[in-house]
Amino acid sequence: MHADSVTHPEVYGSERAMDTLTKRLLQEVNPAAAVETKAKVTVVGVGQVGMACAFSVLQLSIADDVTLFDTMEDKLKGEVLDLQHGSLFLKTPKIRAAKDYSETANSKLCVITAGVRQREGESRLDLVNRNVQVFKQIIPQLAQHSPSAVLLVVSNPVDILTYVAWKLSGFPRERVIGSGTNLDSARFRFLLAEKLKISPSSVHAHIIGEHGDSSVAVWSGANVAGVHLQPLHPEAKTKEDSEGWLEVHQKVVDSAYDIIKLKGYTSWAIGLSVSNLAQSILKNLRSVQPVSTLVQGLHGITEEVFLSLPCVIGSAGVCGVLKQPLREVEIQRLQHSAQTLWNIQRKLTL
Ligand SMILES: NC(=O)c1ccc[n+]([C@@H]2O[C@H](COP(=O)([O-])OP(=O)(O)OC[C@H]3O[C@@H](n4cnc5c(N)ncnc54)[C@H](O)[C@@H]3O)[C@@H](O)[C@H]2O)c1
Ligand SMILES: C[C@H](O)C(=O)O
Repeated sequence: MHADSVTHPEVYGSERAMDTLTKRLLQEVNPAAAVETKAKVTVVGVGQVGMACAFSVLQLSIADDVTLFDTMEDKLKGEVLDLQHGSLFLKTPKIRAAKDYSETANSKLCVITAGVRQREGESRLDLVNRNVQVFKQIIPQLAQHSPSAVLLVVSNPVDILTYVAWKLSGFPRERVIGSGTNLDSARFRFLLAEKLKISPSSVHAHIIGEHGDSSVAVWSGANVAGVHLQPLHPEAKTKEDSEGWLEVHQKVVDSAYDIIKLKGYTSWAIGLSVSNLAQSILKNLRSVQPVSTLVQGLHGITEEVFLSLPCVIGSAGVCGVLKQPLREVEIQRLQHSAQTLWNIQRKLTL
């Protein structure tokens, strides 16, 4: 049976009147009382990444409303029904599909995962023109219906699209964030942790700059319990790196290409990374995480570009950017990242 012939009123946002059986079961106390939604999260795009984000947000029980939107109506309905059937095991009372953007209204957080993804051999930057067109359809609508929301951009190339979302929304810079190298840093910490045989949560290390090929590993700051790793392995600087520590960053850069070759897309780790950021925003945790933000004026960067630096994340979005001491070579690499993005960005017509 085609999905069009199946009616599922519960998939969409409208409330239904109380039926007779329910009236016989329950004496309503104050049916007219307004219920305020405090933490509404909209996810645009219900592909592999959007669904991993939605699922991770639901698992954290941080939202009271998760609304999904996609242009593929049947897929949207199917995904929402599937999630709703897990409601018994969740603590998010409202999981809905939005028929149009008006039903995303008053979101506290909008996560944008819509658009095309890399095919094998393509870089993230190759996606830019196609996904800018997609953003032109999405961002003005989200901004109109949720003018106070934080926009969290995930679609690639995430740094450039965060800039595009900032321009198209007219939002202040702090409320437009790219998931950026939060994921790359998680990969870095996992790979270091495997070598050190300790938990990733005990390894403190950041990847900054572009989420992609020109990302920068901040080896100068990598530490475990305040003990810096670099002085313990000075050979790495001279490239006599027989233990393969410097290769760890290259493995981070190759991660997405490797996974795309194996399964066609990446999803679970980005979903977890996004829900972690969503938690900091919705609960105003002010946790420090690397995300893509406007970096003009920082570390000698003069271009109007978004790149990842460690930021304080709270309900207002980016509440602060860490003044991270970097080595000269790290600053040069960051500036190279900025130049790479600017060369593409300056050709865009928005
Ligand atoms: N930032 C990161 O760390 C990271 C990680 C993984 C993937 N990504 C990116 O996320 C994006 C999505 O990847 P995916 O694997 O989910 O792709 P996918 O093809 O599985 O899903 C994309 C979804 O976007 C929807 N869509 C397209 N145009 C739309 C529009 N105008 N409005 C609403 N929905 C629309 C499609 O219908 C589809 O359901 C890609 O750009 C990918 O590169 C980013
Ligand atoms: C493809 C995506 O950007 C990732 O790094 O997983």
